[in-house]
Amino acid sequence: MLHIDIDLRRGQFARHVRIEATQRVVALTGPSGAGKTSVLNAIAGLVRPRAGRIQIDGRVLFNSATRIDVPTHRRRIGYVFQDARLFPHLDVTRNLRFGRHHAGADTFAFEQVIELLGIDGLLQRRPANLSGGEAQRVAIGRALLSQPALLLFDEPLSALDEARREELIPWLQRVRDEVRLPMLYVSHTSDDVRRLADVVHTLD
Ligand SMILES: Nc1ncnc2c1ncn2[C@@H]1O[C@H](COP(=O)(O)OP(=O)(O)OP(=O)(O)O)[C@@H](O)[C@H]1O
Repeated sequence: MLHIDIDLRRGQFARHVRIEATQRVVALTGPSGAGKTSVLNAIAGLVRPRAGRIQIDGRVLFNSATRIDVPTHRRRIGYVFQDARLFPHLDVTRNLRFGRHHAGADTFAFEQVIELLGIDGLLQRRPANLSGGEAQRVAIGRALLSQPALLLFDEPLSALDEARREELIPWLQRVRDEVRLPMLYVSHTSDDVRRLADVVHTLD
């Protein structure tokens, strides 16, 4: 499902990353600075590897040998960050609709996504009036409404306190089980990884 074999370089940082996984939900762990975010950014097309190949679910996104480098907006990737990165001046409905792509039929419909994430009561609120966990659920909803073929999570729990983390994990499990998309989940901590991922890949 996930075939990554790339040479990454970011300033002084250089490393080779090889991840081969047939499982649908892959966790990526490793110490700070190991390159986890750089791998996600390479998959999303935000960082260009020096060389190599990225293939997900049979789709080649990058291959330096054949000069394939699919532009970010065509990669069909939903990206959820440590902080929700919602637009502060837009209410939840407009934040959700922002990422929506209009080409073709929607796999994930608006009503289905708000029901899945339990955010129907939040639609008129601005981000300043959401808890950290609620904001993350909206960010996941926005990612799904962009009609992705792959979900990337970069430490989505790390900005939350323990209680909010515990609240968000069941929603992440629900997304994992109901949308059935391939997922790559970066985390420092083993507890959420154990509860969410089918397989763990460690960058050390
Ligand atoms: N734009 C950049 N310019 C130069 N160096 C960079 C850039 N982005 C990242 N790096 C370096 O690349 C290395 C890997 O960073 P990256 O953020 O991918 O690691 P990480 O494993 O996600 O770390 P963390 O867990 O702390 O988020 C680090 O040494 C970092 O300083």
